[in-house]
Amino acid sequence: MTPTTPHSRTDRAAIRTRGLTKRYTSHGAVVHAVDGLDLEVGQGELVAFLGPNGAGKTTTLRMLTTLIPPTAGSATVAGFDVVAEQRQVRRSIGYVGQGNGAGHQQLGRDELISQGRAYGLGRRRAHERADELIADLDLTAVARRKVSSLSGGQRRRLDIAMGLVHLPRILFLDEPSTGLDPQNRANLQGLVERLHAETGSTVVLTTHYLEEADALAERVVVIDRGRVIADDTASRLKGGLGDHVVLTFTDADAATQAAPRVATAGEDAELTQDGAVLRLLARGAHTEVPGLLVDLDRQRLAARSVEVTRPTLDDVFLQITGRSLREANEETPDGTDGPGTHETTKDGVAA
Ligand SMILES: Nc1ncnc2c1ncn2[C@@H]1O[C@H](COP(=O)(O)OP(=O)(O)OP(=O)(O)O)[C@@H](O)[C@H]1O
Repeated sequence: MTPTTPHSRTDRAAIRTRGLTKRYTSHGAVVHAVDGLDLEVGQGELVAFLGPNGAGKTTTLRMLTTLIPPTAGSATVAGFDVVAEQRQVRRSIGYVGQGNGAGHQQLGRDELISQGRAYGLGRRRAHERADELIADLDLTAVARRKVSSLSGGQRRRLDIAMGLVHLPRILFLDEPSTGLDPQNRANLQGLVERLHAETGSTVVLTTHYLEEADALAERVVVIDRGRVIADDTASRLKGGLGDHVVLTFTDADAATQAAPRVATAGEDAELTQDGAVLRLLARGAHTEVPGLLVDLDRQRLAARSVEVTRPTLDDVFLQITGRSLREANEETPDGTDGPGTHETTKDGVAA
């Protein structure tokens, strides 16, 4: 894959925000779309913003990509201020928004060339760059078809190629896999991983798919109601919660005898017994289950069945917010687009 513009991996942050805020007024009510976001993303990181509908992910991305101005706070991207140095920010980034309007009559390759030209590449270079991307992103089948005739998955791959035309150092992808079937979603995730691994670019993507954040990102920034509520690797976020282990024995007596040994598995164990069934909740218990089973076997207390359930990012979200991400996705966001909606200026007056 073609490397992006070389950049040194210094400790300078690719993205830095301080109190980044976006407020809207909608039907007379103030909506805190983004509410004082403090964030630092290092160069070369692959970060997912995970949060339910209306959490403020898109609004954050739109501020970072200079599409909308913050109401308050500040942000730099590639070292440039998103308000005072918009042009430099735009030159350093690629942005793939949610669903670029369909209906283009251009061929895929021509669309890439036009994009290159729009970013200031000369004719020859724009053609070369289009061909590099077509080869790199397996777009050969797409290159000679009209954009309007492409499938959702093909269109998203072309969108990503469009975001990469000018070799950006930082790539923003807003819900890249929304609306794709599982197969295309998996393909797209593979593409993003490959792109990141081979070019070393910083990639920031938003998603409300738990599995996607879990599988893809090195770091997950969980956003809810415009605020960062958790920020770590997926495994550390989940590791803070307990594993559930359910052991079923032949009878209640066997379960009672096994209980003292079972209670030693994992950290901060909570054990309950329900007849022949023991339920354990303990951090890191999954790694101790094999040894536990061997010991119980030695004591002639072999369990008849064992079920281990590891926490998901949804459990993390539930623990912090008291509601599950899936439920939160079904909530109506507290603001709407459309008539009656205004941006709120710095002093809180509707613009
Ligand atoms: N132009 C606008 N006017 C008024 N409110 C807005 C506007 N844009 C966004 N909002 C509100 O700001 C909040 C955050 O929206 P945003 O689109 O950033 O969320 P999101 O996390 O990207 O959600 P989704 O996953 O559904 O795209 C929501 O309550 C939304 O209704």
